Amino acid sequence: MERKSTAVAGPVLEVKNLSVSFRMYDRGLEQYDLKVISNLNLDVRPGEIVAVAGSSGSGKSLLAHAVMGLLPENASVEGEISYGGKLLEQKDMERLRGKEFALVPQSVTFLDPSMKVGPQVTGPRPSRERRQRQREVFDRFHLAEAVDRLYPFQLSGGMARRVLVSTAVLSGASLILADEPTPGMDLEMALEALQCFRELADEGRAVVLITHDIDLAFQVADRVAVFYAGTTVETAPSGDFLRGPEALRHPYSKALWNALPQNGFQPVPGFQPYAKALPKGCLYAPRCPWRTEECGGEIPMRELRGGMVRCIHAT
Ligand SMILES: Nc1ncnc2c1ncn2[C@@H]1O[C@H](COP(=O)(O)OP(=O)(O)OP(=O)(O)O)[C@@H](O)[C@H]1O
Ligand code: NI
Repeated sequence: MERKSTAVAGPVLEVKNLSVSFRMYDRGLEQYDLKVISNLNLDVRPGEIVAVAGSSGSGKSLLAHAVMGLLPENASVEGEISYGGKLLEQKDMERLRGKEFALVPQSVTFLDPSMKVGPQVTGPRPSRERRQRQREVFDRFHLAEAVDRLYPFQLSGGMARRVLVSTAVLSGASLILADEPTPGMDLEMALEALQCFRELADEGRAVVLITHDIDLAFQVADRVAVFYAGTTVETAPSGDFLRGPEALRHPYSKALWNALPQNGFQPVPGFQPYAKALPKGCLYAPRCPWRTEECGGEIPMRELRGGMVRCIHAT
């Protein structure tokens, strides 16, 4: 797939040391805070696609929701989220949402069930031009004219996802957060969707692409961020993922690579720790072949070979 990165300017989105906790209630109304994201870092520049990889529960969707200001009431957030160099507060996120920021949500239930697809995507009383643009984008995703008049419940899962991707493509937003945009799509449609994100980036927008289809993502993304148990363990140019484990930095990224079907499907032994029982220091230590006593201390993110890694042993 063709890629022409135009990433030069400073980051559009910069997430620094983000933590997200949920206030939870135990039996007997006892309260506690469950910290599900800690020390998460991510930045995206105009013209860039940054893919976010990591297993289920590693904090990918929560990151997207935090940036969009969509976290539930019982969530508390620490750290910094900046947009174009300006620190964002909840009210800024609400103002920018749907205008400057577009989310392709992971769940198709984000579609308004009471509104037909066409008006839902174009907005009320669209201009002729907007209607035309919508038709172009829908054609691209093989969504026939008749789809405009359907309600969301009449769509298949894959169609609903194509509608969600079309909405983001049409939004004109400069930051697009796509949370698992491709499941339920056949390979041709998935590639079309990724190509669309590539074009949006090439027009100068910034795209965060959260995905389990990491081998597809590597082909369109400029960089990959690897999440583990709610933290960023590595960010690397996607070329490093194409080259293989020697080019990667963190032991978890290497293990993730080895777990890909085309690389032999070798599973990583052990489990990602649950937020209620996180180890001290490096969150990957319990599964790590390189673990030493020092891994129990604080592990900062550091630069290494043109990427970033949160591991004291990585070389
Ligand atoms: N409202 C909530 N209250 C409590 N815990 C939550 C809440 N929402 C998410 N979590 C927890 O936060 C962690 C991260 O969730 P998140 O949805 O970001 O994972 P993910 O990486 O997107 O996973 P997946 O790949 O399955 O979509 C999970 O352990 C999840 O159980
Ligand atoms: Ni998710």
